[in-house]
Amino acid sequence: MSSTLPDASKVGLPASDATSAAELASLKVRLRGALRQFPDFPSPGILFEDILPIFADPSLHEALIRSLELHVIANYGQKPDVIVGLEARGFLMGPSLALRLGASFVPVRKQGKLPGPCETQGYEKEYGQDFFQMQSDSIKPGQKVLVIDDIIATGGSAKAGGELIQKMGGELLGFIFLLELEFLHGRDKLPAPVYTLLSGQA
Ligand SMILES: O=P(O)(O)OC[C@H]1O[C@H](OP(=O)(O)OP(=O)(O)O)[C@H](O)[C@@H]1O
Ligand SMILES: Nc1ncnc2[nH]cnc12
Ligand SMILES: [Mg+2]
Repeated sequence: MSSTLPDASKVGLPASDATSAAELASLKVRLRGALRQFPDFPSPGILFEDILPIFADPSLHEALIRSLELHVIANYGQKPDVIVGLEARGFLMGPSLALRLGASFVPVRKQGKLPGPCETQGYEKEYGQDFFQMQSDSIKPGQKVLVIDDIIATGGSAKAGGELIQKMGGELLGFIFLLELEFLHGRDKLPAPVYTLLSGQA
């Protein structure tokens, strides 16, 4: 079902792995510097990581999408058929990454937003509970899927997204995040390899 990734020379990719690693390291430093922290939001005891400054600056936005693209090209060896983004902040990154990779984009939405037959999964996250849905025909059996979101905290949201994909017969290639809150061990809940560009809370 999957094809190979685009030829590096045709999509402006670096000439060598060494170049990619150096480029990725410098992009990560720029992205880390842009994050802002807000204590006690949205509830007491939560240190909220604000990723929005990245999207306010076109060069940081480009650095983010480029970093994710480099990761996928270097690590999966085959093109994902589908990038699945989790509502809402996963929608900031998923469609651009899908376009770069020549993959489909499919949303996971919060309950009640999607028309037609849907699959539903409840979940708990760092500061609440919710339900996720996907349209029942949005993933074809055997499609290779990468899940993307901004942050993995407890891993509850991403786990629920993965469960919806598996219910439809999709094959999970992995999960990709901008930031991991490592102390919550969310990655231990996930059934496929997890990649995060940045980790820890400053
Ligand atoms: O690993 P977890 O504990 O599940 O938490 C991570 C999730 O929490 C946030 O989403 P949230 O639904 O709070 O807000 P959003 O709609 O702005 O993405 C964040 O964007 C992740 O999706
Ligand atoms: N600490 C946090 N900051 C921003 N988004 C989050 N989602 C879950 N935990 C979060
Ligand atoms: Mg979210």
